Amino acid sequence: MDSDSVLPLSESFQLPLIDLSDQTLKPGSSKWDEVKTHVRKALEDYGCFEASYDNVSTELKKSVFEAMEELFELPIQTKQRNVSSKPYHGYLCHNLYQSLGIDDATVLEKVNDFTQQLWADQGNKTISETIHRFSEQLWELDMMVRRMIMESFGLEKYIDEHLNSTNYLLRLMKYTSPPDDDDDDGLEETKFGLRAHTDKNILTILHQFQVDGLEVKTKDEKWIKVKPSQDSFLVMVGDSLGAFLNGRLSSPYHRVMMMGKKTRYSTALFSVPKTGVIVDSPEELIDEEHPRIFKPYQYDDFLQFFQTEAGRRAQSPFHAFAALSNTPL
Ligand SMILES: O=C(O)CCC(=O)C(=O)O
Ligand SMILES: [Fe+2]
Repeated sequence: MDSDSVLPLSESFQLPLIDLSDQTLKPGSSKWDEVKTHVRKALEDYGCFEASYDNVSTELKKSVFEAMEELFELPIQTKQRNVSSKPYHGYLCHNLYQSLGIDDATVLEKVNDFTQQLWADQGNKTISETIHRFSEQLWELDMMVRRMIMESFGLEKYIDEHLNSTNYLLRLMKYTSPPDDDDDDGLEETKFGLRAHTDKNILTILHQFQVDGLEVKTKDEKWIKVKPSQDSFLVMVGDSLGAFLNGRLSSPYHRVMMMGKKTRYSTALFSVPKTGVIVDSPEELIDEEHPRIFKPYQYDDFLQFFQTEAGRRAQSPFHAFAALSNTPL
């Protein structure tokens, strides 16, 4: 079945909600081990979960929202100056969707480079600091979850190497509401904001600013709506984490459906394998029962493949690129 054609399962379905705000949540504590089990189970079941995480203050989220309003107000020619050496890491725009990309968003100088792309010479100090602070706090959440995942698969000895193997891309997104359709039948039309895809990176931390639209596909092929919530973030497995774990976790398909009259803003922090890093499963995860599923690869080569005709056409670009067998997983 076409992955875009399934209807949402239920308005009321709730993904697992896991509290990661607790200040006493430290590696080695019994609370940590308990939460780690929930994280692993949720990721096995859905490839994602909602993290309740109030370490990012309401004020900071408000500042990020205001920064996004200001950034997207800039003329299109200005936004197009947001370019990156990596494909798909700069300004993107199609139909209802627009997005700005900030490479190395956890490094203040790099965020300054981003605002200087848009406001030549002087940049924008306030916006740079807001984006940097927000990225730093979500970086902590990313590392906490990845540490839990590594521990839960018995990969303690690789934790430092793994956490150091990525940098962070922050994406700011704006979706305009679908235009009114001509036949005034009173029914609001739902339009794609973003087509169904899996993320290609390691882990994604997503936040919807009040307006909903995000849907995630379950293993039994149902689309479920992810409700926006003030202090929660959606934590989602990317293809490269699935490959690193030799398929023990998989990246869920997700999409954005737009309806109604509201403009939608969202942010996503992506941990991305650094240039030169080979994504490869540790030997601990490969045995007779679990033969190697993916070839070792460099993330940048995958991005290049994704730009080709074959990459764009593949139903699952990641499997077309990295799977050792042609059988779809
Ligand atoms: O805007 C959203 O909620 C989803 C964005 C997304 O899936 C992506 O950027 O990969
Ligand atoms: Fe995505």
